Amino acid sequence: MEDKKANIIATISILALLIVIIAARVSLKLSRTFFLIAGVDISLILAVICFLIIRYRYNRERKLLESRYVSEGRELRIEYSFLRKVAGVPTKFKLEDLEEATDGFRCLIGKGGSGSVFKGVLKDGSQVAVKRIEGEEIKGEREFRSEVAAIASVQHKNLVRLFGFSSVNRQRFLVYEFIANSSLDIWIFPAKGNRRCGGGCLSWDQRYQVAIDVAKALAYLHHDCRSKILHLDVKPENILLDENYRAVVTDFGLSKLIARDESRVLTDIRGTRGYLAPEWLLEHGISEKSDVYSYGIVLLEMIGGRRSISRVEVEETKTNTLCNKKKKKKKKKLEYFPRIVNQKMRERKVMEIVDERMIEAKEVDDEGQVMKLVCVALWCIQEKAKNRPDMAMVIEMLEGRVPVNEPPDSEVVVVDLLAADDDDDAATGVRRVVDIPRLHIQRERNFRLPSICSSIISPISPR
Ligand SMILES: Nc1ncnc2c1ncn2[C@@H]1O[C@H](COP(=O)(O)OP(=O)(O)OP(=O)(O)O)[C@@H](O)[C@H]1O
Repeated sequence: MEDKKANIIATISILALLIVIIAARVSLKLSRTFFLIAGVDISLILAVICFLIIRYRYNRERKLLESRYVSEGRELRIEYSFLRKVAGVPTKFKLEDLEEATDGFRCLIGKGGSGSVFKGVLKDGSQVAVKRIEGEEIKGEREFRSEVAAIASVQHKNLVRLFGFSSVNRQRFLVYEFIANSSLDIWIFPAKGNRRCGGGCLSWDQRYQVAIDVAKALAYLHHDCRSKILHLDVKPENILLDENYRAVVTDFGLSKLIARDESRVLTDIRGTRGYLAPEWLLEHGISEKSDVYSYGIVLLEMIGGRRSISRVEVEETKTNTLCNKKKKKKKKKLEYFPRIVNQKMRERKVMEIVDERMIEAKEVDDEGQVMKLVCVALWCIQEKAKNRPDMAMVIEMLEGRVPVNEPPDSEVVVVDLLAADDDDDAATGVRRVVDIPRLHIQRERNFRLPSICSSIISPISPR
């Protein structure tokens, strides 16, 4: 359009100059003034023609370039969306897209230590869970990066898919596939005492299948990726259940990538209380076996339908020595479920530790299978990392290809990071512990640890 206007103006100005020359020729005859006007006019005409030629060439090249960029961009976009579909490469979303998808972050589906999760629908109709990273700037950024880095490179049916991310003006979002049945905690722990409810009671077979699914996801992260990926926050809240109650492991915010040939890595204490392996405090460095430990705790919680650490009310009878009167007093006590499981297993009474709801529904009839799961769990929480099986071995045991021996009695040590915490909420064991420097254990997010010694209890091995 602008080109056309310029051409019309140039043509009009050339015509005007020609009219001026002709008018000058008629009125001035062939005087010197005529030649002066004619000379100026002709040079102006030549200048306009040159300008038009240059402009024409410039426009032609620009159009060529533009069309090349457009087609290259289109090709790139096609390639990118193809890659996303085939290889799961995460897309960078615009904030407006996410606002539109979540209807202005209206439908909150969960809230964790690192942010809030909202339900949304993308333009192509796929349902998503959008996690808005909140909290401290540096920590949030680090969790965001480690999550994108870890999950971008993985593809497994039991690991959540990251569709994309967004990072605008210090606001960070992660966009996951939406998993229909929320997280495992609401399906294994009774609603009472559990802040979130709305699930139900998972059957024994479903729990056993979840155990295998999670083992497969972790085995893939530990053994089949280019670098080893340590999840470091395995817990029921990070295991989602799809529409068929199959498990999908999520939340890579605390994960760590380590080289294949590295057996251990030194890092700040991170994870969730109640699921932390002893080596976080006792040994030099952690490994994939730290995930195995947390997995073992989750197995026990699935079997028992209760948290590994819980606060129970006990009645204490005190005798007044002066008047010999007995007085009853209620007291809250921390109960460590793995210790109870170990004891019941030795007494061959494993059915006593199974979630009562499943027993009432007469869902568990195979005591041998319960015993197998209990033994695998106790192997996974062995004090020494080297005594724990790796996740590949756990799959073999659960799927019955390798016999499961009884775990040794004396080597189960429990690091109970809650022992020194008298906060009621702590008994749920779901608070996250992040970034406690190894040598300066101190108060952090209500996490109290007066000394390393007081935080370690060994309920099974001799104290
Ligand atoms: N992809 C998803 N699909 C459906 N629901 C999800 C999805 N991701 C998370 N949620 C829900 O949001 C909740 C919070 O998730 P999030 O990962 O932020 O926190 P968390 O694991 O509970 O805590 P933390 O971040 O402290 O480990 C989950 O427990 C789950 O119910």
